[in-house]
Amino acid sequence: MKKVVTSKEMASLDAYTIHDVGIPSMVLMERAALAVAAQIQKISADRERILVVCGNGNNGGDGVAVARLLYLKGYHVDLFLTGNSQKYSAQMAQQIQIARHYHVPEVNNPTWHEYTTIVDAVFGVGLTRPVEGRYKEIIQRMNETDAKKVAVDIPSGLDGSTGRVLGTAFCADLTVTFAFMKQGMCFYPGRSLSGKVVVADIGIYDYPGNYGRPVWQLEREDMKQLPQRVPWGNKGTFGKVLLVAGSKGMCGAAYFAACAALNTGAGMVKVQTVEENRIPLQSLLPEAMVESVFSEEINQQLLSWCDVLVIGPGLGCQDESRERANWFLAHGNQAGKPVILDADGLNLLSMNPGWKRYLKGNTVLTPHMGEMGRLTGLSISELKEDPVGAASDYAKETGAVCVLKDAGTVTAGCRDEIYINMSGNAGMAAAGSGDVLSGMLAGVFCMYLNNIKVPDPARMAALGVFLHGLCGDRAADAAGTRGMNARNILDAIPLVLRDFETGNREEHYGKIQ
Ligand SMILES: NC(=O)C1=CN([C@@H]2O[C@H](COP(=O)(O)OP(=O)(O)OC[C@H]3O[C@@H](n4cnc5c(N)ncnc54)[C@H](O)[C@@H]3O)[C@@H](O)[C@H]2O)[C@@H](O)CC1
Ligand SMILES: Nc1ncnc2c1ncn2[C@@H]1O[C@H](COP(=O)(O)OP(=O)(O)O)[C@@H](O)[C@H]1O
Ligand SMILES: [K+]
Repeated sequence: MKKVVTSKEMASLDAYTIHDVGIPSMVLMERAALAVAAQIQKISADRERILVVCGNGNNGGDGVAVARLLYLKGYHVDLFLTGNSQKYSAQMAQQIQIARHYHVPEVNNPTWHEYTTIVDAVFGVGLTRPVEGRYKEIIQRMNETDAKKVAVDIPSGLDGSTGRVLGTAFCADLTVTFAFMKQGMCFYPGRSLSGKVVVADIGIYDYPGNYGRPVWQLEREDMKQLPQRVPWGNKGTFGKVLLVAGSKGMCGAAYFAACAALNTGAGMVKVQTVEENRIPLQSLLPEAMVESVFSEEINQQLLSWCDVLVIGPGLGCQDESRERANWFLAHGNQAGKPVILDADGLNLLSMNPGWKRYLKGNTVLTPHMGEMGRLTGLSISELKEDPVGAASDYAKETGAVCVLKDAGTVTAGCRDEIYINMSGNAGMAAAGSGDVLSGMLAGVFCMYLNNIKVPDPARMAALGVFLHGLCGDRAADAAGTRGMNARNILDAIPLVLRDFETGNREEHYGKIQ
């Protein structure tokens, strides 16, 4: 897992390291510059012409140090100091003195097309307002060149917390960021503007008592946390999922969620749906059982049978659907069973706010931005301004886990950690992908039924979201982002999960002679 910080948190970590730990600012800056120079050396041949464009603050100071290090290694480097010398930070002024000592060449009016690499050190995490005037023009000129583009810490003009562009922003091929991944580089457009991101250790670490809730980005390595399938298990052991899903004319969503739960490893799946869906569902997915009677007695049997519930895919919002969702949500949570509430289950929740009393720590809500807007009354642009805040506030308000789905899905429980998801791709913005996610989340909860150590529900949900994105990426490899659909994601689930079990099987089952 990689820790993700906002600009404000990064500034406080910098200050703590300098003032409380006692590492001088110039030492951190030298380490930062060494890390950037090393990455530039990796991508640059000897004959490269490098222009380092610097602002007034410490980001500019990093840039001046990068120029000096590369110049002393024999690269053809020019420095372009864009700011007003009266406004230089103390470190920036000191770096210029050092660079001038070594006669690092400076230009005032660069001939942009001559350079093969442009290094952006205009603004870092200290950007406080929209970029305008001369700075805006310079950043635009940098973007117009054909040179390779490297950003120091963060592309200039990018809001390090939201990922929004403030006025204009540098468009990097590579960003070397310091100490921690920046939140603004996880969300679009910041994520596209950052290019490839390298997180460099420069001697700034987290400290005990750091304010706020930690935000994490999961990585492939973290999938090793998923429990292995126990060798002594049977279909009952691996989890029974009940889906309250599908309505008249809406059978597909129930199919996607049910199939996703089975493909993720659930032992048995039953779908509580309307009679019209029985034949299509059983033809599409003979592995699943179908129940269309809605009575207190049958409902009780279904509830005591299952380990995990999914309520909502294709459910509709009519009276009959509301009754089904209401019964299973209220009784499911009373019975202490994990509930994944998705799609129309969420729309019904927004129409019946009194249902919030049924939500618990093991309820997972999976709204996309539109559904979240209906749940909270916030506009989509307000939600996009601060998705981490929105998911974490709603989780705190409801006591449930909130999975706020988007290109960078945010998962938050009512306490502890928050996760920003970076797997997946735009091919997943297609009908049915969300239904697949709800089934997969149920499948991931089932994986932990036989485990002694069960993580926080928010962690389990975040692992499911990350896995869903990896399956989306595998689907895009097979069918491309335009042609792929929810079925490609379903097909990818076993393949992706297999990658994480190969090598561990012998350990669990004993060596086959
Ligand atoms: N504190 C430290 O010692 C360290 C800082 N580091 C670097 O320093 C950066 C942060 O430095 P600073 O806090 O000095 O901030 P920046 O260098 O990111 O930018 C702040 C400067 O830009 C000006 N500014 C902000 N928004 C502007 C706008 N829209 N138009 C015009 N001017 C604007 C400010 O007035 C200030 O002069 C990091 O991103 C990183 O690159 C690293 O060297 C690691 C150590
Ligand atoms: N550009 C994208 N990058 C990564 N993931 C995406 C992108 N667009 C959509 N997704 C993911 O695809 C899923 C879409 O879910 P949802 O909007 O509920 O679709 P549906 O209701 O049609 O099933 C979510 O998990 C979302 O995070
Ligand atoms: K920068």
